[in-house]
Amino acid sequence: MLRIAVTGSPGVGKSTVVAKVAKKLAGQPGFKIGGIQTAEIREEGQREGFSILDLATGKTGTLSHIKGSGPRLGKYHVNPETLERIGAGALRNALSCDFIVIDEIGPMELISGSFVAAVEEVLESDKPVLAVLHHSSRHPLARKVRKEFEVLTVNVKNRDELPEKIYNCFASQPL
Ligand SMILES: Nc1ncnc2c1ncn2[C@@H]1O[C@H](COP(=O)(O)OP(=O)(O)OP(=O)(O)O)[C@@H](O)[C@H]1O
Repeated sequence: MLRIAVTGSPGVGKSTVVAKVAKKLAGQPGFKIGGIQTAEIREEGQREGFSILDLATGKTGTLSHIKGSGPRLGKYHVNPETLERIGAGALRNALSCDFIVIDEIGPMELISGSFVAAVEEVLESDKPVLAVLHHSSRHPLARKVRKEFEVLTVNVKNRDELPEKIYNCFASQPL
């Protein structure tokens, strides 16, 4: 089963690549996409945190924010309750979908044991997966993904052509 992870420098466009592939795959009638997508929360042009979206249900929540109370990672407070309810919940539901997106597997998400367990379940499934992999995470799960997935590095030169390339890889497989 095809598993692709995109990695690269912060802000280079990893989430955008994955979102473009997911959008194109979602355009196929009857094709169910599950998993999570993250997006920046911006206030007056400044990044204040990240939101998390369950791709199958449309449920969304605040994954992290500069004004939070959860465990701190850099300048953001991570919200473990949202990670568990929306993040891990979306991945468990995604096991009944045709295609699974995990944006992202990185230090913020791996704070939650239940999110880690949900990613492990996805890895053990027979579903095609497209993930964003944090460039330097040393977490055992990140190492596993680095070893088992085809890992593509996004840069400013290839970020416009990668979505089509990745889409074609998945489209040429029996999904
Ligand atoms: N192909 C592109 N052309 C122009 N701008 C882009 C492109 N891809 C992404 N961007 C812009 O770059 C910014 C970062 O994009 P994105 O969130 O996809 O990056 P990322 O690598 O996932 O970031 P992070 O490391 O913070 O998770 C966004 O403002 C986005 O609009």
